[in-house]
Amino acid sequence: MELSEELKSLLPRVKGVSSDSREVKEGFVFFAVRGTRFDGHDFVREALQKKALAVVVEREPGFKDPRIIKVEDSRKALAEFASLFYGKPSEKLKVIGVTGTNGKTTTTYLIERILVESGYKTGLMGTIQYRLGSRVFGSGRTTPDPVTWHRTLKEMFDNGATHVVAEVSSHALDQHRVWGTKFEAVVFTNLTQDHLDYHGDMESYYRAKKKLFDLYSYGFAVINLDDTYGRRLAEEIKGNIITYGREGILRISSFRTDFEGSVLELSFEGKNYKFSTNLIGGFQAYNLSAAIGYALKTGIEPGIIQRALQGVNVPGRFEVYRSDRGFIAVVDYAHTPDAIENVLKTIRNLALNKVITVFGAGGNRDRTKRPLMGEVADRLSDIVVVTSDNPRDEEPEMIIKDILKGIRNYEKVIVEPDREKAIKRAVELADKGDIVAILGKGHEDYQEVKGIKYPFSDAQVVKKYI
Ligand SMILES: CC(=O)N[C@H]1[C@@H](OP(=O)(O)OP(=O)(O)OC[C@H]2O[C@@H](n3ccc(=O)[nH]c3=O)[C@H](O)[C@@H]2O)O[C@H](CO)[C@@H](O)[C@@H]1O[C@H](C)C(=O)N[C@@H](C)C(=O)N[C@H](CCC(=O)O)C(=O)O
Ligand SMILES: Nc1ncnc2c1ncn2[C@@H]1O[C@H](COP(=O)(O)OP(=O)(O)OP(=O)(O)O)[C@@H](O)[C@H]1O
Ligand SMILES: N[C@H](CCC[C@H](N)C(=O)O)C(=O)O
Ligand SMILES: [Mg+2]
Repeated sequence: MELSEELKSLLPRVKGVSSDSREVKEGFVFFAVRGTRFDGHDFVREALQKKALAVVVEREPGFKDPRIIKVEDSRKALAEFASLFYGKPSEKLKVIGVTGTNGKTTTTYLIERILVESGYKTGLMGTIQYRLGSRVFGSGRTTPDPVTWHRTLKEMFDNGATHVVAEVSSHALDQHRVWGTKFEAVVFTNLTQDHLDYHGDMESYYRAKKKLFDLYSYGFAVINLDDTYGRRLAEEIKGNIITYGREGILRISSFRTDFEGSVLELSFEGKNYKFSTNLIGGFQAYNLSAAIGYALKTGIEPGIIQRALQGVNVPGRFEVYRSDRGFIAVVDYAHTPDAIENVLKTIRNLALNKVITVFGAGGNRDRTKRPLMGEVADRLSDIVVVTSDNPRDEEPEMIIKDILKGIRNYEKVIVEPDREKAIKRAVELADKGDIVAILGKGHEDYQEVKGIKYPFSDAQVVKKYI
Protein backbone atom coordinates (compact mmCIF):
# COMPACT_ATOMS: atom_id res chain seq x y z
CA MET A 1 0.00 0.00 0.00
CA GLU A 2 1.45 3.34 -1.06
CA LEU A 3 1.14 6.48 1.08
CA SER A 4 -0.38 9.52 -0.62
CA GLU A 5 1.93 12.31 -1.80
CA GLU A 6 0.02 14.62 0.58
CA LEU A 7 1.09 12.50 3.56
CA LYS A 8 4.66 12.02 2.33
CA SER A 9 5.03 15.78 1.74
CA LEU A 10 4.52 16.33 5.51
CA LEU A 11 7.56 14.28 6.53
CA PRO A 12 10.17 17.08 6.68
CA ARG A 13 7.98 18.99 9.21
CA VAL A 14 6.85 16.06 11.35
CA LYS A 15 7.91 16.14 15.00
CA GLY A 16 6.38 12.76 15.97
CA VAL A 17 3.92 10.01 15.01
CA SER A 18 1.27 8.42 17.21
CA SER A 19 -2.03 6.55 17.23
CA ASP A 20 -2.63 7.69 20.84
CA SER A 21 -4.09 11.20 21.24
CA ARG A 22 -2.72 11.30 24.80
CA GLU A 23 0.83 11.31 23.36
CA VAL A 24 0.19 13.94 20.64
CA LYS A 25 2.20 17.18 20.83
CA GLU A 26 2.51 20.14 18.44
CA GLY A 27 3.81 19.01 15.06
CA PHE A 28 2.76 15.36 15.51
CA VAL A 29 0.79 13.35 12.97
CA PHE A 30 -2.05 11.49 14.72
CA PHE A 31 -3.53 8.32 13.17
CA ALA A 32 -7.05 7.36 14.24
CA VAL A 33 -7.39 3.57 14.44
CA ARG A 34 -10.43 1.54 15.47
CA GLY A 35 -9.50 -0.87 18.31
CA THR A 36 -11.14 -3.46 20.55
CA ARG A 37 -11.78 -1.01 23.42
CA PHE A 38 -11.74 2.46 21.81
CA ASP A 39 -12.13 4.08 18.41
CA GLY A 40 -9.30 6.51 17.75
CA HIS A 41 -11.70 8.60 15.66
CA ASP A 42 -13.27 9.78 18.95
CA PHE A 43 -10.01 11.60 19.75
CA VAL A 44 -9.51 13.55 16.52
CA ARG A 45 -10.66 16.83 18.09
CA GLU A 46 -8.25 16.32 21.03
CA ALA A 47 -5.34 15.76 18.64
CA LEU A 48 -6.23 18.87 16.61
CA GLN A 49 -6.47 20.95 19.82
CA LYS A 50 -2.96 19.75 20.68
CA LYS A 51 -1.78 21.35 17.40
CA ALA A 52 -1.24 18.13 15.48
CA LEU A 53 0.33 18.83 12.08
CA ALA A 54 -2.17 16.40 10.52
CA VAL A 55 -4.78 13.84 11.56
CA VAL A 56 -5.22 10.71 9.45
CA VAL A 57 -8.66 9.08 9.54
CA GLU A 58 -10.52 6.22 7.89
CA ARG A 59 -13.86 8.01 8.13
CA GLU A 60 -14.88 11.69 8.33
CA PRO A 61 -15.22 12.69 12.05
CA GLY A 62 -18.28 14.81 11.37
CA PHE A 63 -16.54 18.20 11.17
CA LYS A 64 -14.10 19.86 8.77
CA ASP A 65 -10.48 20.78 9.35
CA PRO A 66 -7.81 21.28 6.63
CA ARG A 67 -5.44 19.03 8.61
CA ILE A 68 -7.67 15.95 8.32
CA ILE A 69 -6.45 13.42 5.75
CA LYS A 70 -8.64 10.44 4.82
CA VAL A 71 -7.06 7.06 3.97
CA GLU A 72 -8.39 3.61 3.21
CA ASP A 73 -6.57 1.77 6.06
CA SER A 74 -5.24 3.91 8.91
CA ARG A 75 -3.35 1.02 10.58
CA LYS A 76 -1.36 0.38 7.41
CA ALA A 77 -0.87 4.13 6.86
CA LEU A 78 0.37 4.51 10.46
CA ALA A 79 2.95 1.73 10.11
CA GLU A 80 4.08 2.82 6.62
CA PHE A 81 4.42 6.44 7.80
CA ALA A 82 6.31 5.40 10.96
CA SER A 83 8.73 3.41 8.81
CA LEU A 84 9.37 6.46 6.60
CA PHE A 85 9.60 8.80 9.60
CA TYR A 86 12.34 6.61 11.11
CA GLY A 87 14.20 6.30 7.79
CA LYS A 88 12.96 2.81 6.71
CA PRO A 89 15.26 1.02 9.21
CA SER A 90 14.18 -2.48 8.12
CA GLU A 91 15.82 -1.76 4.74
CA LYS A 92 19.14 -0.98 6.46
CA LEU A 93 19.06 -4.14 8.59
CA LYS A 94 18.55 -7.83 8.09
CA VAL A 95 15.25 -8.45 9.94
CA ILE A 96 14.26 -12.05 10.69
CA GLY A 97 10.58 -12.49 11.69
CA VAL A 98 9.46 -15.62 13.58
CA THR A 99 5.76 -16.47 13.93
CA GLY A 100 3.79 -19.47 15.21
CA THR A 101 1.87 -20.54 18.30
CA ASN A 102 4.86 -21.89 20.24
CA GLY A 103 8.63 -21.69 19.83
CA LYS A 104 8.89 -18.04 18.74
CA THR A 105 10.86 -16.83 21.76
CA THR A 106 13.08 -19.93 21.81
CA THR A 107 13.77 -19.78 18.05
CA THR A 108 14.59 -16.05 18.13
CA TYR A 109 17.03 -16.64 21.00
CA LEU A 110 18.67 -19.46 19.02
CA ILE A 111 19.05 -17.34 15.87
CA GLU A 112 20.35 -14.38 17.90
CA ARG A 113 22.98 -16.61 19.57
CA ILE A 114 24.15 -17.99 16.23
CA LEU A 115 24.37 -14.51 14.65
CA VAL A 116 26.25 -13.09 17.67
CA GLU A 117 28.62 -16.10 17.58
CA SER A 118 29.17 -15.22 13.89
CA GLY A 119 30.25 -11.75 14.91
CA TYR A 120 27.08 -9.83 13.97
CA LYS A 121 25.63 -7.19 16.31
CA THR A 122 22.12 -8.57 16.60
CA GLY A 123 18.96 -7.04 18.11
CA LEU A 124 16.23 -9.18 19.68
CA MET A 125 12.54 -8.22 20.00
CA GLY A 126 9.90 -10.39 21.65
CA THR A 127 7.97 -11.58 24.69
CA ILE A 128 10.82 -11.21 27.17
CA GLN A 129 12.28 -7.84 26.08
CA TYR A 130 13.65 -5.76 23.21
CA ARG A 131 17.46 -5.68 23.51
CA LEU A 132 20.72 -5.26 21.58
CA GLY A 133 23.35 -7.25 23.45
CA SER A 134 22.90 -6.19 27.05
CA ARG A 135 21.30 -2.86 26.19
CA VAL A 136 17.52 -3.03 26.72
CA PHE A 137 15.32 -0.83 24.50
CA GLY A 138 12.01 -1.80 26.04
CA SER A 139 9.51 -4.58 26.71
CA GLY A 140 5.77 -5.08 26.76
CA ARG A 141 3.93 -6.72 23.91
CA THR A 142 5.55 -9.69 22.19
CA THR A 143 5.35 -7.49 19.06
CA PRO A 144 4.86 -3.76 19.79
CA ASP A 145 2.76 -1.11 18.07
CA PRO A 146 4.06 0.17 14.71
CA VAL A 147 5.69 3.34 16.08
CA THR A 148 7.58 1.45 18.80
CA TRP A 149 8.48 -1.25 16.24
CA HIS A 150 10.02 0.99 13.59
CA ARG A 151 11.59 3.34 16.18
CA THR A 152 13.25 0.40 17.94
CA LEU A 153 14.60 -0.94 14.63
CA LYS A 154 16.07 2.54 13.97
CA GLU A 155 17.59 2.79 17.44
CA MET A 156 19.15 -0.65 17.12
CA PHE A 157 20.56 0.30 13.69
CA ASP A 158 21.92 3.56 15.12
CA ASN A 159 23.64 1.48 17.81
CA GLY A 160 25.45 -0.68 15.28
CA ALA A 161 23.04 -3.59 14.77
CA THR A 162 23.29 -5.36 11.41
CA HIS A 163 20.55 -7.91 12.20
CA VAL A 164 17.33 -7.92 14.29
CA VAL A 165 15.51 -11.16 15.16
CA ALA A 166 11.90 -10.60 16.20
CA GLU A 167 8.79 -12.51 17.24
CA VAL A 168 5.83 -11.54 15.06
CA SER A 169 2.59 -12.41 16.87
CA SER A 170 -0.73 -13.16 15.17
CA HIS A 171 -2.26 -10.09 16.89
CA ALA A 172 0.53 -8.01 15.39
CA LEU A 173 -0.12 -9.38 11.92
CA ASP A 174 -3.86 -8.86 12.26
CA GLN A 175 -3.29 -5.25 13.42
CA HIS A 176 -0.54 -4.50 10.85
CA ARG A 177 1.88 -3.60 13.67
CA VAL A 178 4.91 -4.48 11.50
CA TRP A 179 3.50 -3.24 8.16
CA GLY A 180 6.13 -1.53 6.00
CA THR A 181 8.87 -3.93 7.18
CA LYS A 182 11.20 -5.68 4.73
CA PHE A 183 12.37 -9.06 6.07
CA GLU A 184 15.52 -11.00 5.19
CA ALA A 185 13.76 -14.20 6.31
CA VAL A 186 10.47 -15.29 7.89
CA VAL A 187 9.99 -18.43 10.01
CA PHE A 188 6.84 -20.47 10.77
CA THR A 189 7.16 -22.71 13.85
CA ASN A 190 3.69 -24.30 14.24
CA LEU A 191 0.01 -23.47 14.62
CA THR A 192 -2.05 -25.05 17.40
CA GLN A 193 -4.82 -23.71 19.59
CA ASP A 194 -4.31 -20.32 21.31
CA HIS A 195 -5.76 -16.80 21.09
CA LEU A 196 -9.16 -17.98 19.82
CA ASP A 197 -10.66 -15.30 22.09
CA TYR A 198 -9.22 -12.84 19.58
CA HIS A 199 -9.20 -14.67 16.24
CA GLY A 200 -12.45 -16.60 16.81
CA ASP A 201 -11.42 -19.78 15.03
CA MET A 202 -8.35 -21.63 13.77
CA GLU A 203 -8.94 -20.63 10.13
CA SER A 204 -8.81 -16.91 11.02
CA TYR A 205 -5.82 -17.55 13.27
CA TYR A 206 -4.05 -19.29 10.34
CA ARG A 207 -4.99 -16.49 7.93
CA ALA A 208 -3.47 -13.91 10.32
CA LYS A 209 -0.18 -15.86 10.50
CA LYS A 210 -0.16 -16.43 6.74
CA LYS A 211 -0.03 -12.65 6.13
CA LEU A 212 3.66 -12.68 7.03
CA PHE A 213 4.27 -15.07 4.13
CA ASP A 214 2.10 -13.54 1.43
CA LEU A 215 1.80 -9.80 2.17
CA TYR A 216 5.37 -8.98 3.26
CA SER A 217 8.61 -8.90 1.27
CA TYR A 218 11.29 -11.36 2.37
CA GLY A 219 14.29 -13.24 0.95
CA PHE A 220 13.27 -16.75 2.04
CA ALA A 221 10.88 -18.60 4.34
CA VAL A 222 11.63 -21.42 6.83
CA ILE A 223 8.57 -23.58 7.46
CA ASN A 224 7.87 -26.59 9.73
CA LEU A 225 6.60 -29.37 7.45
CA ASP A 226 5.71 -31.62 10.41
CA ASP A 227 3.00 -29.16 11.45
CA THR A 228 -0.38 -29.48 9.72
CA TYR A 229 -0.71 -25.76 9.05
CA GLY A 230 2.98 -25.56 8.14
CA ARG A 231 2.44 -28.14 5.41
CA ARG A 232 -0.57 -26.18 4.12
CA LEU A 233 1.39 -22.90 4.18
CA ALA A 234 4.31 -24.44 2.25
CA GLU A 235 1.84 -25.54 -0.43
CA GLU A 236 -0.12 -22.28 -0.55
CA ILE A 237 2.64 -19.69 -0.82
CA LYS A 238 5.10 -19.10 -3.62
CA GLY A 239 8.66 -18.12 -2.91
CA ASN A 240 11.99 -19.39 -1.72
CA ILE A 241 11.06 -21.91 1.03
CA ILE A 242 13.20 -24.09 3.27
CA THR A 243 10.97 -26.72 4.85
CA TYR A 244 12.14 -28.61 7.96
CA GLY A 245 10.98 -31.77 9.73
CA ARG A 246 11.11 -35.52 9.17
CA GLU A 247 10.49 -34.97 5.43
CA GLY A 248 11.78 -31.43 5.02
CA ILE A 249 14.47 -29.97 2.76
CA LEU A 250 16.22 -29.76 6.12
CA ARG A 251 15.52 -33.34 7.23
CA ILE A 252 15.56 -34.25 10.93
CA SER A 253 17.05 -37.74 11.12
CA SER A 254 17.38 -38.19 14.88
CA PHE A 255 16.97 -36.32 18.15
CA ARG A 256 17.88 -37.33 21.70
CA THR A 257 17.22 -35.26 24.82
CA ASP A 258 17.79 -35.58 28.57
CA PHE A 259 18.69 -33.38 31.51
CA GLU A 260 22.23 -32.99 30.17
CA GLY A 261 20.96 -31.46 26.91
CA SER A 262 20.08 -32.67 23.39
CA VAL A 263 21.70 -34.02 20.21
CA LEU A 264 20.13 -33.34 16.79
CA GLU A 265 21.16 -35.12 13.59
CA LEU A 266 19.93 -33.70 10.29
CA SER A 267 20.70 -33.51 6.60
CA PHE A 268 20.55 -30.41 4.42
CA GLU A 269 21.51 -29.95 0.76
CA GLY A 270 23.18 -33.35 0.59
CA LYS A 271 25.25 -33.00 3.78
CA ASN A 272 24.75 -34.66 7.19
CA TYR A 273 25.14 -32.62 10.37
CA LYS A 274 25.18 -33.38 14.09
CA PHE A 275 24.62 -30.60 16.62
CA SER A 276 24.52 -30.75 20.42
CA THR A 277 22.91 -28.16 22.67
CA ASN A 278 22.23 -27.51 26.34
CA LEU A 279 18.51 -27.06 25.52
CA ILE A 280 16.20 -29.82 26.82
CA GLY A 281 12.88 -31.03 25.36
CA GLY A 282 11.67 -33.16 22.44
CA PHE A 283 10.06 -30.09 20.83
CA GLN A 284 13.47 -28.37 20.70
CA ALA A 285 14.29 -30.50 17.63
CA TYR A 286 11.98 -28.15 15.72
CA ASN A 287 13.19 -24.83 17.16
CA LEU A 288 16.78 -25.94 16.54
CA SER A 289 15.97 -27.02 12.96
CA ALA A 290 14.35 -23.66 12.20
CA ALA A 291 17.36 -21.72 13.53
CA ILE A 292 19.92 -24.03 11.89
CA GLY A 293 17.98 -23.89 8.60
CA TYR A 294 18.16 -20.08 8.63
CA ALA A 295 21.88 -20.15 9.53
CA LEU A 296 22.93 -22.73 6.91
CA LYS A 297 20.90 -20.93 4.22
CA THR A 298 22.76 -17.67 4.96
CA GLY A 299 26.11 -19.49 4.76
CA ILE A 300 27.07 -19.53 8.45
CA GLU A 301 29.73 -22.16 9.16
CA PRO A 302 28.46 -25.33 10.97
CA GLY A 303 31.33 -24.99 13.46
CA ILE A 304 30.06 -21.53 14.47
CA ILE A 305 26.49 -22.83 14.72
CA GLN A 306 27.67 -25.64 16.98
CA ARG A 307 29.59 -23.25 19.27
CA ALA A 308 26.49 -21.04 19.57
CA LEU A 309 24.13 -23.90 20.42
CA GLN A 310 26.16 -25.02 23.43
CA GLY A 311 25.33 -21.98 25.55
CA VAL A 312 21.73 -21.00 24.87
CA ASN A 313 19.82 -19.45 27.74
CA VAL A 314 16.11 -18.78 27.17
CA PRO A 315 14.71 -17.44 30.47
CA GLY A 316 11.69 -19.32 31.79
CA ARG A 317 11.88 -22.14 29.27
CA PHE A 318 12.62 -25.56 30.86
CA GLU A 319 14.57 -24.13 33.82
CA VAL A 320 15.80 -27.08 35.98
CA TYR A 321 16.01 -26.91 39.81
CA ARG A 322 17.36 -29.90 41.78
CA SER A 323 16.31 -30.71 45.35
CA ASP A 324 18.60 -32.47 47.85
CA ARG A 325 15.54 -34.64 48.54
CA GLY A 326 16.25 -36.33 45.18
CA PHE A 327 13.53 -34.76 42.99
CA ILE A 328 13.68 -32.12 40.23
CA ALA A 329 11.48 -29.06 39.57
CA VAL A 330 11.10 -27.65 36.04
CA VAL A 331 9.81 -24.09 35.46
CA ASP A 332 8.44 -23.66 31.94
CA TYR A 333 6.33 -21.17 29.98
CA ALA A 334 3.92 -23.72 28.48
CA HIS A 335 0.46 -22.16 28.51
CA THR A 336 -1.33 -23.84 25.57
CA PRO A 337 -2.56 -27.45 25.20
CA ASP A 338 0.17 -28.25 22.65
CA ALA A 339 2.97 -26.71 24.71
CA ILE A 340 1.82 -28.55 27.85
CA GLU A 341 1.65 -31.80 25.85
CA ASN A 342 5.17 -31.25 24.51
CA VAL A 343 6.80 -30.30 27.78
CA LEU A 344 5.05 -33.02 29.81
CA LYS A 345 5.93 -35.72 27.25
CA THR A 346 9.60 -34.79 27.71
CA ILE A 347 9.19 -34.72 31.49
CA ARG A 348 7.30 -38.03 31.47
CA ASN A 349 10.20 -39.63 29.58
CA LEU A 350 12.79 -38.24 31.99
CA ALA A 351 10.96 -38.90 35.26
CA LEU A 352 12.10 -41.94 37.27
CA ASN A 353 8.99 -41.73 39.42
CA LYS A 354 5.92 -39.45 39.62
CA VAL A 355 5.16 -36.34 37.51
CA ILE A 356 3.47 -33.57 39.54
CA THR A 357 2.12 -30.72 37.41
CA VAL A 358 1.24 -27.23 38.69
CA PHE A 359 -0.53 -24.87 36.25
CA GLY A 360 -3.38 -22.41 35.71
CA ALA A 361 -4.58 -20.36 32.73
CA GLY A 362 -4.47 -16.67 31.87
CA GLY A 363 -7.56 -14.54 32.39
CA ASN A 364 -8.81 -12.40 29.46
CA ARG A 365 -7.41 -15.01 27.07
CA ASP A 366 -8.77 -17.98 25.11
CA ARG A 367 -11.27 -19.74 27.45
CA THR A 368 -11.76 -22.74 25.17
CA LYS A 369 -8.15 -23.89 25.60
CA ARG A 370 -8.57 -24.29 29.39
CA PRO A 371 -10.33 -27.73 29.50
CA LEU A 372 -7.92 -28.94 26.80
CA MET A 373 -5.00 -27.91 29.04
CA GLY A 374 -6.69 -29.79 31.91
CA GLU A 375 -7.11 -32.91 29.78
CA VAL A 376 -3.42 -32.95 28.77
CA ALA A 377 -2.18 -32.38 32.32
CA ASP A 378 -4.51 -35.11 33.61
CA ARG A 379 -3.33 -37.59 30.95
CA LEU A 380 0.41 -36.97 31.42
CA SER A 381 0.69 -36.35 35.20
CA ASP A 382 0.36 -38.45 38.36
CA ILE A 383 -0.74 -35.47 40.43
CA VAL A 384 -2.23 -32.23 39.08
CA VAL A 385 -2.32 -29.03 41.16
CA VAL A 386 -4.66 -26.55 39.49
CA THR A 387 -3.96 -22.95 40.49
CA SER A 388 -3.95 -19.37 39.14
CA ASP A 389 -1.79 -17.96 36.34
CA ASN A 390 -2.54 -14.29 35.50
CA PRO A 391 -6.24 -14.02 36.40
CA ARG A 392 -6.36 -10.42 35.07
CA ASP A 393 -10.04 -9.30 35.19
CA GLU A 394 -11.52 -12.80 35.70
CA GLU A 395 -12.28 -14.59 38.99
CA PRO A 396 -9.59 -17.25 39.66
CA GLU A 397 -12.24 -19.78 40.74
CA MET A 398 -14.03 -19.38 37.38
CA ILE A 399 -10.83 -19.99 35.41
CA ILE A 400 -10.09 -23.08 37.54
CA LYS A 401 -13.62 -24.35 36.89
CA ASP A 402 -13.01 -24.11 33.12
CA ILE A 403 -9.78 -26.13 33.50
CA LEU A 404 -11.43 -28.82 35.70
CA LYS A 405 -14.02 -29.48 32.96
CA GLY A 406 -11.26 -31.26 31.02
CA ILE A 407 -10.09 -33.45 33.92
CA ARG A 408 -11.59 -36.93 34.51
CA ASN A 409 -9.45 -38.39 37.31
CA TYR A 410 -10.38 -36.08 40.16
CA GLU A 411 -8.59 -38.24 42.74
CA LYS A 412 -5.23 -36.95 41.40
CA VAL A 413 -6.30 -33.28 41.44
CA ILE A 414 -5.56 -30.65 44.10
CA VAL A 415 -7.16 -27.19 43.68
CA GLU A 416 -5.25 -24.29 45.25
CA PRO A 417 -5.96 -20.81 43.74
CA ASP A 418 -2.98 -19.26 45.56
CA ARG A 419 -0.04 -19.97 43.22
CA GLU A 420 2.66 -19.80 45.91
CA LYS A 421 0.73 -22.26 48.10
CA ALA A 422 0.15 -24.50 45.07
CA ILE A 423 3.87 -24.68 44.27
CA LYS A 424 4.70 -25.24 47.95
CA ARG A 425 2.17 -28.07 48.13
CA ALA A 426 3.54 -29.75 44.99
CA VAL A 427 7.13 -29.56 46.25
CA GLU A 428 6.11 -31.00 49.62
CA LEU A 429 4.40 -33.94 47.86
CA ALA A 430 7.49 -34.72 45.76
CA ASP A 431 9.55 -37.84 46.52
CA LYS A 432 12.90 -39.10 45.21
CA GLY A 433 12.87 -39.50 41.41
CA ASP A 434 9.79 -37.28 40.90
CA ILE A 435 9.62 -34.26 38.61
CA VAL A 436 7.51 -31.23 39.56
CA ALA A 437 6.46 -29.29 36.42
CA ILE A 438 5.52 -25.66 37.12
CA LEU A 439 3.97 -24.34 33.93
CA GLY A 440 2.57 -21.21 32.31
CA LYS A 441 4.50 -18.24 33.64
CA GLY A 442 8.13 -19.10 32.91
CA HIS A 443 10.23 -15.91 33.05
CA GLU A 444 7.34 -13.68 34.20
CA ASP A 445 8.25 -11.74 37.36
CA TYR A 446 4.67 -10.67 38.12
CA GLN A 447 1.17 -11.99 38.63
CA GLU A 448 -1.42 -9.75 36.92
CA VAL A 449 -4.64 -9.34 38.94
CA LYS A 450 -7.28 -6.73 38.02
CA GLY A 451 -4.81 -4.48 36.17
CA ILE A 452 -2.10 -4.68 38.85
CA LYS A 453 1.13 -6.64 38.31
CA TYR A 454 2.11 -7.99 41.74
CA PRO A 455 5.74 -9.17 42.01
CA PHE A 456 5.73 -12.94 41.58
CA SER A 457 8.22 -15.40 40.13
CA ASP A 458 7.80 -19.16 39.84
CA ALA A 459 11.59 -19.59 40.07
CA GLN A 460 11.83 -17.58 43.32
CA VAL A 461 9.02 -19.61 44.90
CA VAL A 462 10.59 -22.90 43.78
CA LYS A 463 13.95 -21.91 45.27
CA LYS A 464 12.21 -20.98 48.52
CA TYR A 465 10.59 -24.40 49.04
CA ILE A 466 12.68 -26.91 47.07
C1 LIG B 1 -6.32 -6.98 21.75
C2 LIG B 1 -5.06 -6.23 21.40
O1 LIG B 1 -4.14 -6.78 20.83
N1 LIG B 1 -5.02 -4.94 21.81
C3 LIG B 1 -3.81 -4.16 21.49
C4 LIG B 1 -4.19 -2.97 20.58
O2 LIG B 1 -5.18 -2.25 21.23
P1 LIG B 1 -6.42 -1.82 20.32
O3 LIG B 1 -6.00 -1.69 18.90
O4 LIG B 1 -7.53 -2.72 20.67
O5 LIG B 1 -6.58 -0.33 20.87
P2 LIG B 1 -7.67 0.22 21.88
O6 LIG B 1 -7.10 0.06 23.25
O7 LIG B 1 -9.03 -0.31 21.59
O8 LIG B 1 -7.61 1.78 21.43
C5 LIG B 1 -7.88 2.08 20.04
C6 LIG B 1 -7.07 3.29 19.66
O9 LIG B 1 -7.55 4.43 20.37
C7 LIG B 1 -6.44 5.15 20.84
N2 LIG B 1 -6.79 5.95 21.99
C8 LIG B 1 -7.34 5.39 23.10
C9 LIG B 1 -7.64 6.19 24.18
C10 LIG B 1 -7.42 7.59 24.13
O10 LIG B 1 -7.68 8.35 25.05
N3 LIG B 1 -6.86 8.13 22.98
C11 LIG B 1 -6.54 7.34 21.91
O11 LIG B 1 -6.05 7.85 20.91
C12 LIG B 1 -5.43 4.05 21.18
O12 LIG B 1 -4.10 4.59 21.27
C13 LIG B 1 -5.61 3.09 20.04
O13 LIG B 1 -4.76 3.45 18.95
O14 LIG B 1 -3.09 -2.09 20.36
C14 LIG B 1 -2.53 -1.55 21.58
C15 LIG B 1 -1.39 -0.63 21.16
O15 LIG B 1 -0.49 -1.34 20.35
C16 LIG B 1 -2.03 -2.70 22.47
O16 LIG B 1 -1.52 -2.18 23.71
C17 LIG B 1 -3.19 -3.63 22.82
O17 LIG B 1 -2.64 -4.74 23.50
C18 LIG B 1 -3.47 -5.24 24.55
C19 LIG B 1 -3.20 -4.43 25.84
C20 LIG B 1 -3.13 -6.72 24.74
O18 LIG B 1 -3.29 -7.29 25.82
N4 LIG B 1 -2.68 -7.37 23.66
C21 LIG B 1 -2.27 -8.77 23.76
C22 LIG B 1 -3.46 -9.70 23.61
C23 LIG B 1 -1.30 -9.00 22.62
O19 LIG B 1 -1.14 -8.12 21.75
N5 LIG B 1 -0.63 -10.18 22.63
C24 LIG B 1 0.25 -10.48 21.51
C25 LIG B 1 0.55 -11.96 21.49
C26 LIG B 1 1.17 -12.46 22.78
C27 LIG B 1 1.83 -13.80 22.49
O20 LIG B 1 1.13 -14.76 22.11
O21 LIG B 1 3.06 -13.86 22.63
C28 LIG B 1 1.50 -9.61 21.61
O22 LIG B 1 2.10 -9.34 20.53
O23 LIG B 1 1.89 -9.23 22.75
N1 LIG C 1 8.43 -25.88 18.83
C1 LIG C 1 7.61 -26.05 19.86
N2 LIG C 1 6.50 -26.82 19.75
C2 LIG C 1 5.66 -26.97 20.81
N3 LIG C 1 5.86 -26.43 22.03
C3 LIG C 1 6.94 -25.66 22.17
C4 LIG C 1 7.88 -25.43 21.12
N4 LIG C 1 8.85 -24.63 21.59
C5 LIG C 1 8.54 -24.35 22.88
N5 LIG C 1 7.41 -24.99 23.23
C6 LIG C 1 6.68 -24.94 24.50
O1 LIG C 1 5.95 -23.71 24.46
C7 LIG C 1 6.40 -22.83 25.50
C8 LIG C 1 6.56 -21.45 24.91
O2 LIG C 1 7.73 -21.44 24.11
P1 LIG C 1 8.17 -20.03 23.52
O3 LIG C 1 8.12 -19.02 24.61
O4 LIG C 1 9.44 -20.23 22.76
O5 LIG C 1 6.96 -19.79 22.51
P2 LIG C 1 6.31 -18.43 21.98
O6 LIG C 1 5.80 -18.74 20.62
O7 LIG C 1 7.27 -17.29 22.08
O8 LIG C 1 5.09 -18.23 23.01
P3 LIG C 1 4.23 -16.87 23.18
O9 LIG C 1 3.41 -16.75 21.93
O10 LIG C 1 3.40 -17.08 24.39
O11 LIG C 1 5.22 -15.74 23.34
C9 LIG C 1 7.72 -23.41 26.00
O12 LIG C 1 7.88 -23.09 27.38
C10 LIG C 1 7.54 -24.90 25.76
O13 LIG C 1 6.79 -25.50 26.79
N1 LIG D 1 1.19 -16.57 31.66
C1 LIG D 1 0.61 -15.86 30.51
C2 LIG D 1 1.23 -16.38 29.22
C3 LIG D 1 0.56 -15.78 27.97
C4 LIG D 1 1.20 -14.50 27.63
C5 LIG D 1 1.05 -14.10 26.13
N2 LIG D 1 1.16 -15.23 25.26
C6 LIG D 1 -0.29 -13.42 25.93
O1 LIG D 1 -1.22 -14.09 25.50
O2 LIG D 1 -0.35 -12.25 26.32
C7 LIG D 1 -0.89 -16.10 30.51
O3 LIG D 1 -1.28 -17.25 30.35
O4 LIG D 1 -1.63 -15.16 30.67
MG1 LIG E 1 7.05 -15.45 22.83
